[in-house]
Amino acid sequence: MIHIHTVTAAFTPAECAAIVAAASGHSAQDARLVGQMRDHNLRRADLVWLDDVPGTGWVMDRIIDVVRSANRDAFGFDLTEFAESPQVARYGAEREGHFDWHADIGDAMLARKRKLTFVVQLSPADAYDGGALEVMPSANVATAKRTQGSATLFGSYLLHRVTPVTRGARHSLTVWAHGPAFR
Ligand SMILES: O=C(O)CCC(=O)C(=O)O
Ligand SMILES: [Fe+2]
Repeated sequence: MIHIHTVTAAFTPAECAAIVAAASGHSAQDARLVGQMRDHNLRRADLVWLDDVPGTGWVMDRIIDVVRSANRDAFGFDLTEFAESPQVARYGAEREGHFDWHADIGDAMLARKRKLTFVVQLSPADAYDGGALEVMPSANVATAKRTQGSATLFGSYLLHRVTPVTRGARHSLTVWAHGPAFR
């Protein structure tokens, strides 16, 4: 099975900038983790839930298109819904924004139904240092494509992390596709 799938131009650079601008006009929450706990050693990022931002419905339309064809091409998972709002995260160098190794499937009601994780690089690759999205499908770590507008998809059960940002800021867009339990 393909573990990690990349869509090179899921969004244009202009669309990425529009998403960041819309999210930035909204007061960010300190990142919540699966199960709502806050642990700044595990994750340090500012988070905006896109469902709270007016005028961003087109983002979800695009996500649905891209996830549908990527799932058909690469995963073949039984996906039934997007049960949680997409989130825009900002990882800033001023506090070494990061997200340590974790899997997205959790015990919470919605988190346990997560099957496919979809992450878009919203920032230009040269806007920050560090901030690499790494996924561990086996003993080898794969680094996600850094190009602005590219999307990385992987099974939500895989361990992944975002390394600390040491210069500038990295924005990402994350959404999960949900469905019945794996079998
Ligand atoms: O920002 C990223 O690249 C990954 C975000 C993530 O892993 C998550 O929200 O669960
Ligand atoms: Fe994650």
